Amino acid sequence: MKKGNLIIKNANELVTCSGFKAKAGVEMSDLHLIFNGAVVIEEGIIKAVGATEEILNNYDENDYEVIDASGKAVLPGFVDSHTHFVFGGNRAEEFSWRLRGDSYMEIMQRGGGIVNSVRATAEASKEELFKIGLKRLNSMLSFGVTTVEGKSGYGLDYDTEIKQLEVMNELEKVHPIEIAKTFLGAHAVPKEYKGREDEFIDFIIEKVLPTVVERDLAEFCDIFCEKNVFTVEQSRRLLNKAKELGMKTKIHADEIVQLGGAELAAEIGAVSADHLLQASDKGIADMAKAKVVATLLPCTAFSLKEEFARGRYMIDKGCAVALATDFNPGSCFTESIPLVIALAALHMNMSIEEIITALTINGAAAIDRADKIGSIDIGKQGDIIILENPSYKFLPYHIGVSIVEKVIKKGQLVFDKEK
Ligand SMILES: N=CN[C@@H](CCC(=O)O)C(=O)O
Ligand SMILES: [Zn+2]
Repeated sequence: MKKGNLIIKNANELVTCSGFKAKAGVEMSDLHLIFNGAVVIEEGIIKAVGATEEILNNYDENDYEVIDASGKAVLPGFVDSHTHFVFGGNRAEEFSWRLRGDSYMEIMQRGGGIVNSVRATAEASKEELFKIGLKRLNSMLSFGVTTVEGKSGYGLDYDTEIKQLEVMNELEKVHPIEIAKTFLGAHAVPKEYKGREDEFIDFIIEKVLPTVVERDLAEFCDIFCEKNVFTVEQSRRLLNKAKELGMKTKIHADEIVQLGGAELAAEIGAVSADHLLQASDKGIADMAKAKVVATLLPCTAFSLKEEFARGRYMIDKGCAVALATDFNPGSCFTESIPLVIALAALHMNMSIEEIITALTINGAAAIDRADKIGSIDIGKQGDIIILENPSYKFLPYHIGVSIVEKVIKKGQLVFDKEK
């Protein structure tokens, strides 16, 4: 029996999320369900999907490892398409200040925030970052995440930015979770560049970006486009340069202030625009037209005590919405998929079908991998989760608790709650 040869049979609900590209608007509601379904995986790739009886007529169970999913729902693995999971130190003290009433931007303005994590990340050795990264990936896996996006951005200098990306590249070699790497060198303005933001963008473009591209350390380039951080013009300049060098782009857009980040994402053809708490109606319309995935991060809004992004409105206006954790040391220190689901369901008026689409096929689209992962379709990777309950409807119902029982990556069982 070859590695990654597996049959999952008798799934009460096989939630395929079938599709090879982002789903926009009403398309997000169709999960393409098969009752009493089965999946055949060979050498890590999905070979057949259908009703159990039909599948077992065509495939001999003796040639495969077999998981009986009777009484369980089976879904594609979750794709957490926006995180900053490799960093040193913590900002627990700052969190306590926020509980006292200080705002995220106030803390940043007085020299705390992201630059605090920058210091701790520079001080951490590669081995330390690797060790903590591994622990975080294990936690994500237990929530059913089979692919994660991870950003640099706690370096803001050559050595530490490269170190963060190298750590992610090394983590991927030893951990089942696949990592989409994003270069976020323009995440904050380092102290020595305050008031000289254009020069900092020049530094990123001239000194760091070329190495990232030459060594193929990241697939995406991202920037924190925000009042008192980087302007729309600075963001346009960096991202267009990254595109010229063959990278794909993302933007931290319209998070705190309505700056025009959503419009910029549409203009430059970014793969995704993320946060969007303050995105304008025009920005949303532009994104729908340009097919930019709107990646919403409800745990961040929750943690910052801000209004949630207008997910319902975006879907109604024809956007493809993805949901992600935004796991990071400052604005949102959680890798909890159950919390994302709870907030999207109870505070963003998204249906559970839309939420599942946002965490699977649209999450995959947000990292430009909808052709390989994000659904249970023939030819895609065998990345699958099995819930401990018979229906996907238990996901928002069991509030804040993970009901993922088994995780399968490329046809291999990599997490089992029962063991
Ligand atoms: N908003 C900017 N960047 C991160 C927060 C990073 C931090 O506070 O460390 C985010 O996506 O939420
Ligand atoms: Zn972020």
